[in-house]
Amino acid sequence: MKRLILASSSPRRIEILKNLGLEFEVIPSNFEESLVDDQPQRLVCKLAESKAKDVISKAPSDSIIIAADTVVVKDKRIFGKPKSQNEAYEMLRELSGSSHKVVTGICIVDNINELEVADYEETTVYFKELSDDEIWNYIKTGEPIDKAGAYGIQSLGGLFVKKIDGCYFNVMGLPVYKLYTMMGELGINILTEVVKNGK
Ligand SMILES: Cc1cn([C@H]2C[C@H](O)[C@@H](COP(=O)(O)OP(=O)(O)OP(=O)(O)O)O2)c(=O)[nH]c1=O
Repeated sequence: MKRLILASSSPRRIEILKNLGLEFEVIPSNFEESLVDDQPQRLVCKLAESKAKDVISKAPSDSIIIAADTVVVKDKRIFGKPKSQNEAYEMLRELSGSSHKVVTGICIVDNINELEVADYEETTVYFKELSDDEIWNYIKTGEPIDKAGAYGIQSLGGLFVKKIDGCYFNVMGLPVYKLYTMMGELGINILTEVVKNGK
């Protein structure tokens, strides 16, 4: 396969891709994200596409570039990463005792063949009722600050999740089934690649 580039600084995305056994390089994008007023599904695809395009010029010419963007959607409101502890509190208060959607957009660019695919995945997450004490104690751990919706299902935030409907990896920021399907559309079979590399 051509060189695989992950256009992300997210430790979760790096971990998920590593766990698949794929060989890849990380080139984070410097694209400045902003949550413009848009439909969430379209927004995450656009943001993922902008991240991937930002990395094209920094990547070798024979690269496959993967980028993603994750948001939390509650009653038509879109939550990205909180900018302060107070904003994290507001987000978690909103998510308490109800369900919300986590939407991740993925964009994959095949540099050499000038091909691009973009798509999204959605997961519904059901939160327990949270007391103010729980929310502030959680914020004190520092976990919410770099995560969409101010929680991480893979760590302490998992304590608040009663159940999910959909892909778990999508909530963490990189839905692997979707990635497998989209890479397939570009003629790349992740499983075959990993076996070929002797993993
Ligand atoms: C909801 C949720 C989000 N997240 C994370 C995944 C993403 O890293 C982050 C959403 O922010 P993103 O803007 O999607 O990604 P990022 O800024 O962390 O990284 P990059 O743009 O370089 O790819 O929230 C979790 O880790 N667990 C969760 O349960």
